[in-house]
Amino acid sequence: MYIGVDCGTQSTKVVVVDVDAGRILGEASRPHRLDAGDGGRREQAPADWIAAFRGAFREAVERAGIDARAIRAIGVSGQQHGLVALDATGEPVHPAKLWCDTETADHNAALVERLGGEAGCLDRLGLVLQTGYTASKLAWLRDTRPEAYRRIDSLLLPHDYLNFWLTGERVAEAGDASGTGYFDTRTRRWREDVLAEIAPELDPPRVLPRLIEAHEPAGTVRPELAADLGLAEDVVVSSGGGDNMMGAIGTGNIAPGLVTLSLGTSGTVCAYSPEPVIADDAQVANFCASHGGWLPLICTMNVTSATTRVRELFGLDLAAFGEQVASAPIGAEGVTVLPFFNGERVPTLPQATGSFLGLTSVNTTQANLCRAVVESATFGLRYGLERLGDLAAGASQIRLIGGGAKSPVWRQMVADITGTPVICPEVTDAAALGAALQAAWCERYPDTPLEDLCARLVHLDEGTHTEPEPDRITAYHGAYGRYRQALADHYT
Ligand SMILES: Nc1ncnc2c1ncn2[C@@H]1O[C@H](COP(=O)(O)OP(=O)(O)O)[C@@H](O)[C@H]1O
Ligand SMILES: O=C(CO)[C@@H](O)[C@H](O)COP(=O)(O)O
Repeated sequence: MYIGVDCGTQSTKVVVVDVDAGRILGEASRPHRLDAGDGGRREQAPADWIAAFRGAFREAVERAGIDARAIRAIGVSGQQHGLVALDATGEPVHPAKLWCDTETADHNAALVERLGGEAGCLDRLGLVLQTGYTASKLAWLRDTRPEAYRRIDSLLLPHDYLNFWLTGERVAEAGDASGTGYFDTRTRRWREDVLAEIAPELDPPRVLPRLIEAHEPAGTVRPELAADLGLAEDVVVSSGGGDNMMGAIGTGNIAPGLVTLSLGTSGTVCAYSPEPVIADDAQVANFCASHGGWLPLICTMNVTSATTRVRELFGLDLAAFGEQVASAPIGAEGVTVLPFFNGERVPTLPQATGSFLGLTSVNTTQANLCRAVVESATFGLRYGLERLGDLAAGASQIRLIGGGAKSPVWRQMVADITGTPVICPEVTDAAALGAALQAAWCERYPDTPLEDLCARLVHLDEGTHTEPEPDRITAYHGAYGRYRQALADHYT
């Protein structure tokens, strides 16, 4: 048995997987609190992730009906980019600033300039620093929280932190590390010189975690924690990785030819590449994958975070919201939304705000407003697919994951707006499944290739197969054109 854990923005999910039987035995999740403030602050307490892990782990094991002593390895996936700075005792010096925190936009702009602009970033890092990446959070901490900054002893990411809690080891792997902004994504090595420019008082070899390969273990579960969780001795913890990297594994997107699109709090589109990608477009993130190779990716910050905002404004539950969206026509009778409630990463507008446009006394209905926000979140991902260009162009199918993938209306919308067939894996929480697969790969390495494990466990849900419909593709052209025009009008 193997455990996969995904520490997302909204919750931690745990899956229990029987690799030999090719079955998911149990799943559970626990929500996280989010501290959101004016100015773009988005923070979480790492202790909450641990509490959520404990609760979801116990419930998933109970649901699976197994003895926890049968678990052989654990893999951890985590929301990317969050800064978990620890002191010498292993305690966070400050709450974790998350991937969706835009409070550090000015610090990011200053860092990009300092590194020589986009060209300088590409040269030193293999990608262009964006607000949301870890680097500017560290610069912000140095500037605004000097007392916390002075106590920093190590710099981890959310999944590194959970691995540290599980094993006592401070390690990192290339997939998640590539979103820090002090890592060269082409050579898969820390850029100590870049870290020294951001945080000159910190000693890079001391504060940076030891890099391990994706198939290598982070360690084994600490004996006292193993006893507490009911685990056997020496349970392996795999390297883990960023949630998008683990989502790629959990959708079988481990070789070229597929696109994974996630409708989570964030929206992401990514495609595997065996070579590092230097895109002309600064918005394409040349991240590493968490199983070797690369995972060029586009991330938008306003997907279910935006749809949830409008849904809650109208006091609708998910089912009623879905009915409202389905009841409005394509294009929401001319209502266009720029859903940048907390700024945006792609397009690069960290300090943008949201807008509802084209409202009249006729089209201002609940149904149109609900539909327009879902359409706009999906238009943002089409815009992202266009930025990926050739990297995604060959894909004959989109593997759709994340909470929003559970909605049939949204699946049809993704198929029609991208003009590509869509299918969901049976487990839409693909990052947790990917983490479990990576754990099995690590524990059985090199005897069982990752491809074999994906073939055994990544089952597609044929019931979700959605073909784009020509009439609807055409109908969306006008609405997408309005969205692009609104973008150009507001932000050029
Ligand atoms: N049927 C549905 N339709 C639309 N949104 C949904 C549906 N089911 C879940 N969601 C949304 O999915 C989001 C959670 O997605 P998830 O991928 O788990 O997020 P994260 O990994 O960012 O924590 C929530 O905002 C939830 O409201
Ligand atoms: O910042 C990114 C990718 O670069 C986000 O995709 C985060 O990794 C958070 O993911 P979710 O919580 O939405 O799954």
